[in-house]
Amino acid sequence: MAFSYFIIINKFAGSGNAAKIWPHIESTLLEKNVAYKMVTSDYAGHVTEIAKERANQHRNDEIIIVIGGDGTLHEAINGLKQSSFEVPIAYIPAGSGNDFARGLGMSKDPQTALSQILAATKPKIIDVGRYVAQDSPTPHYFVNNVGIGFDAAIVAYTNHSPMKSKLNRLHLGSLSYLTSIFHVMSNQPGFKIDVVNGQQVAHMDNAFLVTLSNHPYFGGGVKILPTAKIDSGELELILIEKMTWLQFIHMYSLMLRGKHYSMPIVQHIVGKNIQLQIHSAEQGQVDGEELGKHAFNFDFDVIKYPFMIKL
Ligand SMILES: Nc1ncnc2c1ncn2[C@@H]1O[C@H](COP(=O)(O)OP(=O)(O)OP(=O)(O)O)[C@@H](O)[C@H]1O
Repeated sequence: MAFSYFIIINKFAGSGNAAKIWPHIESTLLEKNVAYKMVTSDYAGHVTEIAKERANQHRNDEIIIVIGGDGTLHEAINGLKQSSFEVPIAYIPAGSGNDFARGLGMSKDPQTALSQILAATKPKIIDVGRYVAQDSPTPHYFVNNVGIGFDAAIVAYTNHSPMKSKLNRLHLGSLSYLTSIFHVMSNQPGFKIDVVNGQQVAHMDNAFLVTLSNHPYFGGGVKILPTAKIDSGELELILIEKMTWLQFIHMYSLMLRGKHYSMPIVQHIVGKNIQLQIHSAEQGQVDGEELGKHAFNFDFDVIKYPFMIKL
């Protein structure tokens, strides 16, 4: 079956990487005589609007391809879920972290990713995380993770640091993350969290990192939840207590071998429906986008979504 492709590009993703790869993608599409239409996003939030509007047109045999980073894919999924039809999505990674591509096991090389998309004749059904805040009935969706505490504070600190754009211009983006890790490790206190997972109840008095994920990776390739699978129908949650630097280094070295669940400061929870309650004001992030600093009372579960890829 010949599909046509509607391509949404966030040219700013990956510090301009998405814009750089497009001419190469375009020449492959022209060479292979593939039917496509391309649009670029003009502002943050635009990808959600474009994806929703296009899906609502309900064109037969059309696939929506997103070119950008995890944040761009996040926006597109949320737009598609707001539409009245389930249009299959595909993705060419061009961001800086690209954790979704890692988690799915697809190529991070744009041309190979394009070949994997064009070779797909039917969608792979993957999990997408869903959450509802108790004070608002609107569901939100995530492809990677939701984090409260450490990872979210790093996202917020990095985004608001005046150093970020200077370092990005010098292609030293990783340095701004390192600076943020030092800042957050030194300044963020622990907080109380309650978790309900079906019949299981968990609690931590001095939580520092709370990450609920759809697959193993966060932070640009860190295997925080090595047991998580993108099509398991379940989410995995890791809670880590406030750590000393020594514990942090020890945990990181265990994490490299996938052995950190065994540490007494770590709790690992797997479930289909997970509720998180944090009463103090903490930073939150979803797929690397800021959720702000506030209390959290979120219910999580998983939905299935068609994703065009031949692995
Ligand atoms: N035209 C635009 N102008 C400004 N921001 C945009 C535009 N289009 C999309 N965005 C925003 O850009 C943000 C960053 O994009 P994205 O996360 O995809 O790239 P990245 O941060 O480089 O990649 P990754 O998350 O994989 O590290 C997204 O939050 C999205 O809302």
